[in-house]
Amino acid sequence: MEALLEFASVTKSFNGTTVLAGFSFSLAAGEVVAILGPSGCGKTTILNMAAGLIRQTSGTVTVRTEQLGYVFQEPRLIPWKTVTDNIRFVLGRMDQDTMNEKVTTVLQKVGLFHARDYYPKQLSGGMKQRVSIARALVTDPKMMLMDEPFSALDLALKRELQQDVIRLIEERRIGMVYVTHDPEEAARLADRVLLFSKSNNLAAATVIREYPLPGQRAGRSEEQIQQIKAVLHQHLTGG
Ligand SMILES: Nc1ncnc2c1ncn2[C@@H]1O[C@H](COP(=O)(O)OP(=O)(O)OP(=O)(O)O)[C@@H](O)[C@H]1O
Repeated sequence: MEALLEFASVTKSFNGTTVLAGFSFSLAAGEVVAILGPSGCGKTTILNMAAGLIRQTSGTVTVRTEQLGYVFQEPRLIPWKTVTDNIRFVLGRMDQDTMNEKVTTVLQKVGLFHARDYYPKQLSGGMKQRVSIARALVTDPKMMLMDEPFSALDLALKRELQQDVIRLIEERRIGMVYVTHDPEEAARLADRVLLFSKSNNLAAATVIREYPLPGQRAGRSEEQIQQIKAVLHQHLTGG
């Protein structure tokens, strides 16, 4: 089957400084790939190129779906619109009944139906992230790009939302690229990890290694997760 997303020898420079050099990668339907790496190594840049928000300097980026959901690091909700209207906003023109049904369904899925008439300032950080995830899901994406969506949340809520997202993407066979700097999150969520690190030579671009994770995500035991986490952590810290 053709990949949903393909980067072939992609290089990206900003004002003459190369952030990524010769980056190749592909994502299949139903696959979760985590991009793990320290701050500033180019993770968000990859997502922005996949979403078509910025253009590569050279190489090709191929996206084989128009149904794309992007969950940004910050929820980016419109402050003067309610939860419902923030979600309706991304649906464009559509008959009212279908729209209402879609919004209701997605709010129920993320556990926020009760808060449908709240404004963003009435929501906790976790609730805002849920709205942001609902807003990405309501368009029935085939591919999700997520940029550290849980980094501001406490551990219990983080786990709960991670489970929700995994359940939703498995139900719909969504391909997901998931950016994180947390090895445990990568070990829990991903089928495959791309480890990004800054080269010792500061002028050079990010060094990327691929790390396929053992076993199916769903069948991974807590012990395996802890082992994977330890290995990823070691790689991240240069061990
Ligand atoms: N629009 C831009 N103009 C100039 N430099 C940029 C631009 N966007 C990103 N960069 C630079 O590219 C590098 C990678 O940035 P990017 O945001 O992709 O990193 P990141 O790995 O996502 O970091 P973080 O984990 O902190 O979000 C950084 O050095 C950053 O300063």
